[in-house]
Amino acid sequence: MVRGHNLDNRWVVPYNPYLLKRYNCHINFEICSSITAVKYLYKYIYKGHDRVAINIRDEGSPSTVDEIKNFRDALWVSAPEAIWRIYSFKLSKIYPSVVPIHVHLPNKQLVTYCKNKDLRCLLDEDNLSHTMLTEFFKRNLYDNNARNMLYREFPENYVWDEKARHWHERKNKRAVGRVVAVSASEGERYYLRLLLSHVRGPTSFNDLLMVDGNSCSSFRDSAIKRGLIENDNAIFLCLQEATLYEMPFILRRLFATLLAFCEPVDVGLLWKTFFKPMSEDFLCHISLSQEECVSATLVDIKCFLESMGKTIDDYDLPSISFVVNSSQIPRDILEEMAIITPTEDVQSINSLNLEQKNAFEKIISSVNSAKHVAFFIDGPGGTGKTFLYRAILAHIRSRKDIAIATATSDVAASLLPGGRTAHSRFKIPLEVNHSSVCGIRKQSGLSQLIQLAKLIIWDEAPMSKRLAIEALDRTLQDIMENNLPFGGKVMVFGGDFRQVLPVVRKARRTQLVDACLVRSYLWPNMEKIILKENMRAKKDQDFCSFLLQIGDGVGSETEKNIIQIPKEMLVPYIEENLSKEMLINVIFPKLDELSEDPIYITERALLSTRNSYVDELNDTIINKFPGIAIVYHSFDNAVDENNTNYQSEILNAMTPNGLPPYKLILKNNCPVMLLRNLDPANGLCNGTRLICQSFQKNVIHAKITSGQYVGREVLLPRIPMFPAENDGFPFKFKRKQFPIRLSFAMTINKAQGQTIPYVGIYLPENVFSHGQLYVALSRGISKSTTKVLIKPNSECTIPGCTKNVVFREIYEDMN
Ligand SMILES: Nc1ncnc2c1ncn2[C@@H]1O[C@H](COP(=O)(O)OP(=O)(O)OP(=O)(O)O)[C@@H](O)[C@H]1O
Repeated sequence: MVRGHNLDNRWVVPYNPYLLKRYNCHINFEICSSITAVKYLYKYIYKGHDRVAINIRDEGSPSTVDEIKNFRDALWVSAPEAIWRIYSFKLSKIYPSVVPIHVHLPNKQLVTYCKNKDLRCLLDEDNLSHTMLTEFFKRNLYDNNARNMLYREFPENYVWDEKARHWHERKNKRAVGRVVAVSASEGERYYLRLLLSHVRGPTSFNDLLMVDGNSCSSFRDSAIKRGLIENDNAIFLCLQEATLYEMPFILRRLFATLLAFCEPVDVGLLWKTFFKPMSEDFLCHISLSQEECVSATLVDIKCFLESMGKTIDDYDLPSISFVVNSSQIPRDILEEMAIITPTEDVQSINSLNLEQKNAFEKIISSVNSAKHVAFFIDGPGGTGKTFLYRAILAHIRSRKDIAIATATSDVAASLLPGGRTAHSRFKIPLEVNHSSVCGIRKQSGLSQLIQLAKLIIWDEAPMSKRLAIEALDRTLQDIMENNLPFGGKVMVFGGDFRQVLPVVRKARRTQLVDACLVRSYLWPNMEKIILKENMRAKKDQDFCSFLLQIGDGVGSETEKNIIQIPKEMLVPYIEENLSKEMLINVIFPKLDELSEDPIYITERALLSTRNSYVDELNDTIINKFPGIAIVYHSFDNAVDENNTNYQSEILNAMTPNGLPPYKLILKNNCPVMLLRNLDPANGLCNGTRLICQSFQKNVIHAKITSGQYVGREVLLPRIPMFPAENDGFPFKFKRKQFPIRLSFAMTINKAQGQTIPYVGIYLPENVFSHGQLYVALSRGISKSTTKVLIKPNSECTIPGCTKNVVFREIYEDMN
């Protein structure tokens, strides 16, 4: 109570007494975290000087003050200025001085002189032409130490003497350099600044113009040749480089990818130029006429475009004169009928273990008797769920019946022949609620396909929100025109609740659990089939029971979720870098000798909790990996900014979730992971693993090493990418880069569903979500080939102990 008023938190304005005293003004205190800080710090400071709205008027005249306008005019002065002051103050605490360094074009030095000075004398003053930049060049000619630095790093080690106009070595006081901003509209000066931000130790302007022994005509040209800015011709060059591989089929897919993702301006010209290399396989066919070759090439491109969600009619391409398929059967059904069943899947029916066999027979007998049952196959990681689905699919499809295969994630879907994500297959809306339905029209081909299907499989169902599965239930009832669960279809859901649960942003534990399938009205009516025998780690029963303990969270309640990892699996923590090196050496031994062996590379991976740890590990391993490093820089822009105030180095320094890095360093035979769904129906989806085979400036030649398209060769172009909508970017950020990142190491979530015979788990922090530790450990096949490095922390002080997060209430709901 203050003076008769009841006050609470709402009456308290956060403030910082130190800043108030120092600046003697009113400053509200706010925590400005994440990327929003960049906007505040770098945008507003360019807006201009302090301004105050003043209105002078006669005392006698009527008042015509536009208060709103005045307020708006002066509004921005206070907040951004205060922020800039705080920022400068903070910076000055960390770095005693921030040195602005200048950039000028050759012979365009800025000269300041007294207005009474005789210009002839001025011209004789040689010193005046010496600038920070020219003296930087000169120093690089004889100083080995200087030659390792970028221009902006120079002030950290050298001090600019304004009087003598030269750099001398810095003795004390730390400082950082800030190259003054140059707008892209300034042309050559902008490109010069860009070159200075990337080229170490240049000795002259001419030196910056030299690329691969040739002198470029402009700084822009040099920046293009060094891959620092995009060539206007990038798409053309990409296709031109791709023709070197002489693989028409792969070239057609690349052509479709470029149309679908890169929005080329003149599609007609591209078609004319590259028709021949794209159709070489058809042209060699003696029986095909020129016109038929054109049609065959276009049909192939059309199919690729359709699987990428586009239609060929949207592009300026010739029309297909020879109709290859004139049947009335909808495309969805034709595609499904065309799925090739691998022979090993048919044979695998005979090698099912007892549990799998029982499950197989139960499901097939339901299909045969058209008895509407929804099964749930509950099996810990490695019990052969995928193996079983493949056997079921093979059996039904070999009878020429339709079985639809889906999974929650792209990677799991790519493990099933003809597999698609459930969201894309059933057109489930991204935002689902209690009354959502899928976007399938009743007269559509997809609706007919569903009516014909004998069975629908949905793998990794525990990773999906229950509302999505409920939306499918409602839709199937509508399509089948009945009130039976899932419209009376035989459904096979499967998965493992010990593994990662649905992603619900910023959700609390109760909300997360509530989003799970076990809380759905559908769950009690599902027939549960339990698989127990771990086929992945069959040879190490001890490891299997250890995994189950981790998955079930056994004993974790009494010990605050802290568990002990068996000694034989541990890499001792001595010191961070040393221990990391040990972990890398255990998982990737003899990297020098075996780097060219694709089996060696694909059988191994390191897993960690966050992208930042994964990036560090990848950087270390690619340095050790033999071969010449190829560096691809991305082209970054702030797309919707009216005043493009973001300097390129700020944009380049960001790596939002799911985007490749600015500086992608690759070597021949190194493993990478795809970051976008380029062509899921043909094995190129988010999470697909590949091995780099060779590199051109605008195209990368790689081979798929995971999923059902193992061994297929692909050509990857640079494509524009954007961060996820909910990533909290204050502006629209676009990065054009090859959609891949190194995959010596990956996040635990990305590894779900994969078998990794030699797996190293790096835990610099405790795991933080349900099932994370279990997913990581259950990728392995035995204790001796699964290694864990744990950095001790305040919660886990005993060496080899770490936290396990398990929401046990889910298991209670399951029963
Ligand atoms: N009956 C079987 N005979 C031989 N190998 C099998 C059998 N069942 C499964 N496997 C093998 O065991 C490994 C794990 O199987 P699979 O990937 O199907 O398990 P999963 O339950 O889907 O695992 P996760 O939940 O981790 O995705 C695979 O290498 C698979 O080929």
